[in-house]
Amino acid sequence: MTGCPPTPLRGGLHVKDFALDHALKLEKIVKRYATATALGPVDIDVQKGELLTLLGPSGCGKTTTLHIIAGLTAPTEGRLVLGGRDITNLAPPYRDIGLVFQNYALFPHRTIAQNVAFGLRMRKVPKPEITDRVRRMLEVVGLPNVEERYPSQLSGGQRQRVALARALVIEPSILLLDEPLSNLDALLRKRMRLELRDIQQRLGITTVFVTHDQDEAFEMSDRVVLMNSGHVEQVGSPETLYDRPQTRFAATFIGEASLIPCRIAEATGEDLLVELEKGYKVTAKSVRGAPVAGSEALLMTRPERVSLAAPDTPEAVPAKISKRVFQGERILFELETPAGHAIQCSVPSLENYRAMQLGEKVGAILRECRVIPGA
Ligand SMILES: Nc1ncnc2c1ncn2[C@@H]1O[C@H](COP(=O)(O)OP(=O)(O)OP(=O)(O)O)[C@@H](O)[C@H]1O
Repeated sequence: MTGCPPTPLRGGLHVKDFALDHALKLEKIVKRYATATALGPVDIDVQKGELLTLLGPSGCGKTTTLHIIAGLTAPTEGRLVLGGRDITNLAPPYRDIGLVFQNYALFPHRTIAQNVAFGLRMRKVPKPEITDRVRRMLEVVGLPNVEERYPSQLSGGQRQRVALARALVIEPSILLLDEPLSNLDALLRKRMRLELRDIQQRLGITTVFVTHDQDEAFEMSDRVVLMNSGHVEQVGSPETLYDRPQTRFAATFIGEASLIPCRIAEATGEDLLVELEKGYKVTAKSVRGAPVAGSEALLMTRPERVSLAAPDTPEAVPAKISKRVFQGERILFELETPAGHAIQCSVPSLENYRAMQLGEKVGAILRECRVIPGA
């Protein structure tokens, strides 16, 4: 979670200058259209000062959720509570929310200063105060001295920072970011991720971020809400989602996972011994609770936790190399077990691995495996 800023913000602002830092609750929110239910019911708690990301495949309901928070879409059922206040039926301008879209949505014929000042003018803030707040906010986003330029005279990254300044200048209770980086090239996108996160943490502003990009979600978020077909599949820190996916969907959507059917041979709390095909045994941890010995489950491995050994290594599962993808820094092998299950294995791009050929017999050592019970 975020705390006090280590240093004052650029532009002379401090966290205390912001009336930010509000918690948001979505309670049993449902959105139904004539033909189908797009969302819900979903319950999501956004904690004070955190950056919470809605992540999931196309059509899972991320944008619908964000638009409901912003007041651009009315929920069919449920309640929205911001800072203890029910805002379900409040019109968007009264919600005290800053919104940044992927296409910047700047006014092309207005200067940067006029663009950033927009929300303050709507709120009838006195002119000298507007000038001062716009200048300070442009400094916060790292764009001093661009007040008199027009959007076309800025780069994509700079425009997105102006859009962020425009959303933040009204000192909203909550900031909503709808795929704000997706129009930027890959390099700039990576840089902007860090910048955005830095500004968010230093302001301590409660933020909901929408993306379908898992790397972006992991690098930026305190917590991630993984969505699937209009429902919340799992909520947790990036580490929790990666290490303890609760379902097959979560395991495969987050990172690379190989899933192998298995049977629980022994269970001592969450420490398990599982049996794969042909009697091969592997130690693993359960992602939740202690499954019953004898029950069916799924063993999950991550490519960086599989290492290659000689085929007759005692603790290794025998396999043969069925695919080899050279990735520069690393080589990704797909290994096929005798029963035909695929195991992904990622190794550093060293000479001994480069020499390995398709069809070659190897032993796969599976480390830090997880078991998804009943999946
Ligand atoms: N106006 C509408 N009428 C009917 N169905 C809609 C409408 N708007 C959205 N939907 C449906 O609601 C579901 C959720 O859509 P939503 O835009 O929230 O998904 P998303 O996760 O943001 O997807 P993407 O990443 O592609 O933007 C989809 O199945 C979509 O087709």
